[in-house]
Amino acid sequence: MYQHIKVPSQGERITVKADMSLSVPDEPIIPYIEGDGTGRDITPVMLKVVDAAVAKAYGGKRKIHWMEMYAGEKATQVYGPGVWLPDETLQAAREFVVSIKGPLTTPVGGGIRSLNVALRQELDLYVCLRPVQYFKGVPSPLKEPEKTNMVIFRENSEDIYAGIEYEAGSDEAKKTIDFLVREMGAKTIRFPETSALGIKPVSIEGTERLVRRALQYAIDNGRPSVTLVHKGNIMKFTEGGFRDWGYALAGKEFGAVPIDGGPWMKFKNPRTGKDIVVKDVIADAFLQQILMRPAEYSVVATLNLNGDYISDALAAQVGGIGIAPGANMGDSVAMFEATHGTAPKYAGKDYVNPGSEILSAEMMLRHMGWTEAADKIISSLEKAILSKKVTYDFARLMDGATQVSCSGFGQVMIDHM
Ligand SMILES: NC(=O)C1=CN([C@@H]2O[C@H](COP(=O)(O)OP(=O)(O)OC[C@H]3O[C@@H](n4cnc5c(N)ncnc54)[C@H](OP(=O)(O)O)[C@@H]3O)[C@@H](O)[C@H]2O)C=CC1
Ligand SMILES: O=C(O)CCC(=O)C(=O)O
Ligand SMILES: [Mg+2]
Repeated sequence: MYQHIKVPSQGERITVKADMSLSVPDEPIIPYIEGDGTGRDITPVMLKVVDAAVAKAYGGKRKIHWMEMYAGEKATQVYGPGVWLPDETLQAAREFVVSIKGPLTTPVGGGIRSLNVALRQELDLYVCLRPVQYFKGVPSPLKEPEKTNMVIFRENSEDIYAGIEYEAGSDEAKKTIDFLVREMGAKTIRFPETSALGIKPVSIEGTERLVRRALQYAIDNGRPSVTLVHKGNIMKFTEGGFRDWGYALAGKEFGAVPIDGGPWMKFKNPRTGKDIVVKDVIADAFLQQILMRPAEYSVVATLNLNGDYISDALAAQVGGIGIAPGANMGDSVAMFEATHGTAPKYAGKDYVNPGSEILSAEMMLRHMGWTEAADKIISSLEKAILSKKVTYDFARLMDGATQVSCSGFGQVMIDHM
C-alpha cells in the first residue's frame, strides 16, 4: 500500500463517524514523524512515556501500535534527495486520522518552505490549538505564573503564512509592484525597485471556522471569555476583518449581543448558564496585557502570525517552550506537535526537555477519549517537576534541582506513574 511506511501487522485504524466524532479501537495504529534536530531526542522519549501511561492506565486492555511516517531530513534519507514531504506521509496522516510529529527544520531565507506549514495547509488543519497552563514548581519569570491560563486558537491556514512571497528584484515582484502602482494607484511602496513582497490573504470562511471552534471550546470547557487578538487598526481589511467577522459570527451563530452598545459582546453558555464574553484587543497591547493582567484572558483567537508570536511569549510565562504543547486540527484529521522547533544546537545530545511533545501526546490521548492515560501523564509530569529532577531549561532556574537528560526526564515521569 505504501512505498516506505510499514503498517504494523497488529492494530486498527481510528475512523471518523458520521457526526465527525472518532471511533477509537482499543489497539489503534498511530502514525508519527520523528522530526529533525532534537526531534530525534524527544520523539523516542514521548513514545516510551505514552506507552507506559497507556499500560498503567489500562493494564494491557489498550495499546498503541506506532507507525513511522517521514518528513524532513529523514524523508530525504528514506525516499531520496529532495523528497522532504512524501505524498504518502500526507496520505497516511489522512487515512489514520490522528497523528503526532516532532519539529521540522525550516531554513531562513532560501531553501525549502516550511514543511510544518505545508502539512497544515495540505491537510487543511486550520486550528492550531495551544493551551498555556502553569504546572506547580515550574520556574517562571513571573511572580504569579499561575494566573496565566489561556488557550490559543491560532488560525493555521492563511495570513502571511500562505507563502505568497516574491523576492526583491524578481520578475514576479516587479510585475506585481507595477500592477499595484499603475492599476491600483498604490503610492506608498517606498522603494519599488528593491522591495520584496508578501501577500496576506485573510478570508471570512477562514476566520469563521477558527472563531467558531474557539467559541465552542469556551462552551465545552466552561471558559469565561474569548478574545479576538488582531492588528486591525493598521491592517484594516485583513486583521480588522478578522475582528469584525469574529464578532459577527458570535452574534449570528451563538446569539451573542453587544455589551453597552459594543463592540464587546456576550452570550450565555448553554451548558452552565454563565456568560461568555467575546472581546477584542490590538495585538501589541495584548503582549503587554498578558504580562501585566494575564488573569483577564482565557480563550484567545487570532491570526496565523500573531498566534506564532503569542505562543512562544505565553509559553515563556509558564516555564518556556520546553513545556508548550499543541495540536493542528481540521474537521476530522488532527496532528499533534510541540510549539518549539528543532533547537539544532542541542540535537542528538539527549539534552532538551521532552515535556512539550509529551504534553502534545497528552492532548492526543484526551482527543481520543483516553482520559485515564492522559491523566497519568499530567500527574507524573507534576510529580517529576516537584521532585526537582528536571532537564537543563528548568534546572538552570530552580534552586536545588538535579539536572537530568531528555531520556532521564522521561524515565523520572515513568517512575512516578
Ligand atoms: N513546528 C515546528 O516544527 C517548528 C519548527 N521550527 C524550526 O526549528 C528550527 C529552529 O528554530 P529556533 O528559532 O531556534 O526555535 P526553537 O524553538 O527550535 O529553539 C529556540 C530555543 O528554545 C528553547 N527550546 C527549544 N526546544 C526546547 C526544548 N525541547 N526544551 C527546552 N528548551 C527548548 C532553547 O532555548 P535555550 O537556547 O535558552 O536553551 C532554544 O534555543 C528552525 O528551522 C525553525 O523554522 C520552529 C518552531 C516550530
Ligand atoms: O515552520 C516553522 O519552521 C516554524 C513554525 C512555527 O514557528 C510554529 O508553528 O510555531
Ligand atoms: Mg512558532
